[in-house]
Amino acid sequence: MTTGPPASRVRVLSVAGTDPTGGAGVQADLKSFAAHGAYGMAVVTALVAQNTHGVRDVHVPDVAFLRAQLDAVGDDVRVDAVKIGMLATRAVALEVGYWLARTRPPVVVLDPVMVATSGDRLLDADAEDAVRDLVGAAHLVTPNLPELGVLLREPTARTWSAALDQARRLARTRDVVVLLKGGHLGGAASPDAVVDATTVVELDAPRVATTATHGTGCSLSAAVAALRPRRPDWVTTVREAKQWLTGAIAAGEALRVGSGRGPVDHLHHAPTLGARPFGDEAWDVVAGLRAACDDLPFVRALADGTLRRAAFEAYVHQDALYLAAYSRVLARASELAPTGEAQAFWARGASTCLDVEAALHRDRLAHGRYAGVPASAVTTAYTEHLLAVGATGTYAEVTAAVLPCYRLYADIGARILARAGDLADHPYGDWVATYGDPAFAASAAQAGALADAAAREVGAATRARMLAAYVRSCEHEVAFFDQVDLVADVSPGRRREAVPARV
Ligand SMILES: Nc1ncnc2c1ncn2[C@@H]1O[C@H](COP(=O)(O)OP(=O)(O)OP(=O)(O)O)[C@@H](O)[C@H]1O
Ligand SMILES: Cc1ncc(CO)c(N)n1
Repeated sequence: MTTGPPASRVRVLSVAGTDPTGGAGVQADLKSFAAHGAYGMAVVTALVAQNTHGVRDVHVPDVAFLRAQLDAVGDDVRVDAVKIGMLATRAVALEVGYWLARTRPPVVVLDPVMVATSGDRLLDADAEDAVRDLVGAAHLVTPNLPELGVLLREPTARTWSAALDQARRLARTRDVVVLLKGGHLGGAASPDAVVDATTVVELDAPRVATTATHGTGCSLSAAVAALRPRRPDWVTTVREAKQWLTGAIAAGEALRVGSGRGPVDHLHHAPTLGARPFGDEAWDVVAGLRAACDDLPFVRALADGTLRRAAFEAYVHQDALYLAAYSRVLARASELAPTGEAQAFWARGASTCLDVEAALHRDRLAHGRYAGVPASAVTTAYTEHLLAVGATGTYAEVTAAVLPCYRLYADIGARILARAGDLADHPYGDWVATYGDPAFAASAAQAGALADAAAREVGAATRARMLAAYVRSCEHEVAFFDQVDLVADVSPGRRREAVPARV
């Protein structure tokens, strides 16, 4: 048994049968545990050949092997909660009862599984007594209407109020809390109730019109077991689990698993799990803009060195004005950063773009031809976009907005460098060397990794805003290169100033 600091996650064990299609039993329980942030474990009581249409065969291993599995877990791991599902036979139910008596786990949830959603029996008729006995070892028991009747040796209740009355009697006589499930009621609602000896709390939920109800009982009882150790009471726990289950049922059909009664989507509340890294997805989304960038006359002429010096200087001047604002937005990313490492990275970026890149501009614009020329409309639009995201966006959105400047320049710089080979004779070799430098590529990769990390922490809506900010920045990057007049000997700022004189 491990000791030491408290566990980071609830350690929860499923003792249940299997479903190779993953909708019910052990497989569903493990997904449900993970969906609630718990560390899941499982001991298999019975191997069930079943799918969304029904049960084909059941194989129950010898109970000595069940005991070996239970002891393997119990001898080694401190178990915070146990969920008990399909028990198959009287011998299995008795064996699980012995283990519970020996180990006394702090939370025991018993789902008295008797008949599958498909109508197939999952418990031998002569095992019902043993399951009735197990109720005494459980803290919460989660029967559907027919199972409640069997536990009380009474006919199935025909109305909700009759079922509540049965649940109250079970709670009183067996000193157990009952989660009564109304899935089998029919009608517009699918109410459940948490019933103890003195109180009944009804939890209403709309009935979802769907075929995705395979394993709902397993998934709910597993969720309750996973949550209970860190919730104050059963009602709070069940309310949270049921709300999650209703969403999981609604999202089930979209999984497209099987042609019968399909499973629920245990991970419906975490839609970004398994999503591609943000930077990779965004890079693909802007493939068209990247191609447009490569095709710009300015970028082509810069790459092959035929760009006129005045045009390059006009660009460098606007870029210096841009970088002053960009630095402030990088500083904002630093201010919002969730870790010291990220904070330091963005702060270094804010400083570097003022230092190193300003040096490029100083060397190029030493004659001061552009001193006093204001930011162009295009430059201003880009900086205002970045500053707006910095002012109103979350950290994740800020990382997305500043990323294209790193990624596009590292990409263009590396490709021009590879094509040019020796920069000695390249008229813009200093620019190409700055952005083609592997150290700049490394910074771009780190900026991307930080945006990826930020994206993993946010929901779908914020991720969509991240993508929008990223795409908008890329559009501004294309316009930024394209603003330069390749022929006239004036900067974009001067051109704008000249307009009123001609009118
Ligand atoms: N169509 C539905 N819409 C919303 N909730 C439902 C629906 N069907 C079942 N539920 C809910 O799912 C949970 C399981 O209920 P149900 O009465 O079906 O248990 P069960 O018969 O043990 O489940 P299983 O189908 O796994 O055997 C309950 O919270 C119930 O209210
Ligand atoms: C293994 C297993 N447990 C429970 C159920 C009830 O849905 C099922 N179909 N299969």
